[in-house]
Amino acid sequence: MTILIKNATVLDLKKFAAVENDILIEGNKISKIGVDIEVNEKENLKIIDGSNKVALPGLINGHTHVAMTLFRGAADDLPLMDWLNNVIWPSESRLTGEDVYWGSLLGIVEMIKSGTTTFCDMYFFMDEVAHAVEQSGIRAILSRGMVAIDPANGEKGLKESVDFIEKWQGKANGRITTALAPHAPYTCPPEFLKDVIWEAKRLNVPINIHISETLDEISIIKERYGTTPVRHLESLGLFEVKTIGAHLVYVDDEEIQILKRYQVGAIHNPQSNMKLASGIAPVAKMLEAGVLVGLGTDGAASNNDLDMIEELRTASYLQKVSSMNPEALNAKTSIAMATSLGARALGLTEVGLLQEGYKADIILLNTNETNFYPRHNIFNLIAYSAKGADVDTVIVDGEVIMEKRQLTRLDEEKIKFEANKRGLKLVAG
Ligand SMILES: CSC[C@H]1O[C@@H](n2cnc3c(O)ncnc32)[C@H](O)[C@@H]1O
Ligand SMILES: [Zn+2]
Repeated sequence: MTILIKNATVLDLKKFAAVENDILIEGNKISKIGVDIEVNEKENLKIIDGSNKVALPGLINGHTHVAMTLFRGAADDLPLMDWLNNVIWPSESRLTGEDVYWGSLLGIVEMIKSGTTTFCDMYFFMDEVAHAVEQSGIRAILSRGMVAIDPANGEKGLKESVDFIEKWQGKANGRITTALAPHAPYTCPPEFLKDVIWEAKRLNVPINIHISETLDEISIIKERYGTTPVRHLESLGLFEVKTIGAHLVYVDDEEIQILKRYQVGAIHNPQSNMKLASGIAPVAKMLEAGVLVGLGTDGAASNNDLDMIEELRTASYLQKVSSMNPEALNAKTSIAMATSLGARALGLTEVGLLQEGYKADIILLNTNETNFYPRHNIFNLIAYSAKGADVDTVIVDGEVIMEKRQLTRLDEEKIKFEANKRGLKLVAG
């Protein structure tokens, strides 16, 4: 299929410019961006009217647990450790693969409808998540989460993770890639983490892990190992493998240099950090130091939605208010964190920019709503005025998966029905 988007306002996130242009998509790639593109092929050509639309790279949700949509609204107003130990983990112990499949689809629908084209996930029953990704047309890095407080659990998790990677790496025309996901330094002892590092090197996959999320975690790691989470993981050699670190709320200047040196992808989750009262990550400092900082929603039970447009706005506001500096984390930077910089944080090439030769992961926002007038500055409008519901069209890997807000592959009503039924049952116990 060839797709021609005519006369859209196209965001160039390398030059931070917006130019009225056409975009030609051939196969799964952007083949040309320019004015008045002529296409000889008339068969199999889809033309999309881009007038009153802004085209930007699909948004990248760098950290989530997508099936946790099932627990949305079930456990609110709690700190992390209480939330995990007393509500979430007991409910998750009742999960079945089918629950995870429907919960994942619910989250994927929500992400597509708010402009996300790639997400990075850590959860259980990952075969079911992979099936949901395959069917929906979205792109994802998938990892089976491993908790190794009980060593037998860790061993089982690692074996299942390796099987999962061998089965799914590169599947769905390359839309699915995989990672190893030890949950966190406080749930995975050093010997276990060493095994994970060894496997990650052998399989050539990244490690996806929560790091330095709360003050409780800092105390636990200090008490057990006499150091901080980042230093602890560095000493184990974890960062020798491409690492995607979620949260990184509590990091000092020296740790920021460690993250920079190893090109750790630091995924900032501002809404989850605010809601669980975990703290405020030093994002402006990390960016200034050259750390690859992406953005994530975390799961829908601690956010409580999967809307990356909201997330990028929150990231910006949080840095401004915490530093009492309105210039902190400006519009262009927050958009980059949700796209081009987010891709680099995850180690993804060929996505995150609208550029010839890149994968055709593109979203069109409808700019004909009142919140986009007057058109002073499109970057400011996207960062501070846009809503998830402004996303009109979503293209992933050269395929339109939402057009005029209608999903092309998924039955939204059926998904809402199934996920509601299963979510209520799981939490009731
Ligand atoms: C082992 S699969 C992932 C595991 O992580 C839990 N989780 C969800 N949100 C967070 C968070 O912010 N910090 C730590 N752990 C989190 C989720 O419930 C799964 O059990
Ligand atoms: Zn998380």
